[in-house]
Amino acid sequence: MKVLVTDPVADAGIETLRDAGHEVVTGYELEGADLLDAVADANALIVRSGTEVTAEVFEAAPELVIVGRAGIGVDNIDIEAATDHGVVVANAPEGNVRAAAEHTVAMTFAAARSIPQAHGRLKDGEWAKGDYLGREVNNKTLGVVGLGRVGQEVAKRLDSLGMDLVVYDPYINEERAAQFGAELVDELTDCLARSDFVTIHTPLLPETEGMIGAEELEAMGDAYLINCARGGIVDEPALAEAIENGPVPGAALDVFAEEPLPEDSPLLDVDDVIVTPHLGASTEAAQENVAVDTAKQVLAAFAGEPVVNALNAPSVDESAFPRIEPYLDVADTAGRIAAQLLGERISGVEVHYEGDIADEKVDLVTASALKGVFSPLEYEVNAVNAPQLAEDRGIEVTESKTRQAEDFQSLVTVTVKDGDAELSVCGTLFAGDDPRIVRIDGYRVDARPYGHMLVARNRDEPGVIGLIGTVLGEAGVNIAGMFNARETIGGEALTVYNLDERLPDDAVERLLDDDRIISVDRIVLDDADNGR
Ligand SMILES: NC(=O)C1=CN([C@@H]2O[C@H](COP(=O)(O)OP(=O)(O)OC[C@H]3O[C@@H](n4cnc5c(N)ncnc54)[C@H](O)[C@@H]3O)[C@@H](O)[C@H]2O)C=CC1
Ligand SMILES: O=C(O)C(=O)COP(=O)(O)O
Repeated sequence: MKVLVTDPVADAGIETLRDAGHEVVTGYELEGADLLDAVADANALIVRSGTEVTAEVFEAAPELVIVGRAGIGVDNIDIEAATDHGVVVANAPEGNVRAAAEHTVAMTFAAARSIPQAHGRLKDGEWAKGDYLGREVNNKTLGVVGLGRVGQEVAKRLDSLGMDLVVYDPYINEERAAQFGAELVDELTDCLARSDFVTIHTPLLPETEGMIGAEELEAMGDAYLINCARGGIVDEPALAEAIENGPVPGAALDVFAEEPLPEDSPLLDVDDVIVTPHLGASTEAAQENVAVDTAKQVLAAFAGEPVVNALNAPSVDESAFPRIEPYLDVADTAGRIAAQLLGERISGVEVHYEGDIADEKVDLVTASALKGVFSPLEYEVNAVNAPQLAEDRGIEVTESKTRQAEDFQSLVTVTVKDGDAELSVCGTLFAGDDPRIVRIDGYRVDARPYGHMLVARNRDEPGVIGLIGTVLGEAGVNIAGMFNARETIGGEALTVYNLDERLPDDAVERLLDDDRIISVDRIVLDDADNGR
């Protein structure tokens, strides 16, 4: 597989991929048409914050399986477009948290004591001792906006340095805040007004973009602003104005609305603004952590295993994966057969789990069933984009479970529906790993799901199976296996054949010409050879 890396990541990550036998190509700072060219045959793309992974990139990358973000923020990746193209997006949410928190603490002190400004003047030969009267953090209040992973680590560190903590985060509860010795407040402006230092730790989302504007800066009053999260969260011109003309005394910023070089930012000219070029995650330990974590996720995606930090794929418990993995194919196959047999527009899909499998978290199995249902219709469908596809098309998806399974240890039933028409296919595993289709549209069968199948419905009369055998034989199509099921003697019967190849059209017509044959469906279970 080919892995394209477009932002600098630690060697340890690249070695992890090469050791697993993959080709790793680095193209740091690739953009525009060069990026589109480079990604054309890539199976994985690894980025940090420097690469904009747009819908165009996904369009240009038909082989792409995963985008790995060697870090936390994914605001530079169009996740919706990734999902549409069936590409997993995964980040590395743990490895640089401490680095980001430490940098935030460093920036807090740098702002409180004007360290960069004093440093600069001394280097220029000036002993400006009288110009700097700093602010201690001890006994002051820290306002934390966003108490997630990074916010929590910052809170712990500054709490231990004698600060009181006030938190604004609408997605956590008071108990959670209290675990960090913090008071949770309901209003952002309340949090800001009570603080001597405000530190931002939310992701950049539509909801947080411009969240700190003129009104909020006014509410902050005499508090320093520290932003090591994302540039777009703070209104930069408003911040410049609030520092130059009051009330805000200063700010320390690691991130900017425009990166890499925020040339147009008014903040670069303001003396009380301290800046670093997005260094929050730039420690050796953090870079090694996130590079290796990302490489491992790429390897998992290549192996079809759960990608633990996938942001747009059905979630799977890693330890339970071995138990559900064999059912992914069962569900996919049952979905394929059901969709091809119904042969109509599909307006609903129900996936029912019985027996042991009902104890598991089955999101991924249901996604595989949907993949199977859509496979005959859609070219590039997989478990990542299948649920989205169902939603986009208004197809109602339901999942149900019962602990008891009549005759099997576990059973997965996929039912496809359109209005009053519906058709169910049940699949199971024999001996834990041998997939079988055991019921089609209510008929008990025992069919091995692979390659080409033929499902014939016929009147249960003598000679019909002989007729089918003769027609197949004359068409030169070998029968690898066969299972016949009937409702009542002389009623309707259903026969499933495993064939070595696709039955030609004229043979299907010959069968249908006989009035004992009710229907003949050719089912393809092999993507590579389904007539497209
Ligand atoms: N400067 C740097 O190098 C680094 C920057 N970051 C940035 O820090 C951000 C946060 O990272 P984590 O703490 O790991 O993320 P996280 O997802 O663990 O925490 C984010 C927190 O923000 C809260 N939040 C969401 N919307 C909010 C809103 N409207 N108002 C207040 N709170 C809100 C969430 O409830 C959550 O608790 C990342 O998204 C990334 O942009 C992360 C690492 C390094
Ligand atoms: O992890 C994050 O969100 C960061 O902001 C770090 O960005 P970087 O990987 O240094 O470009």
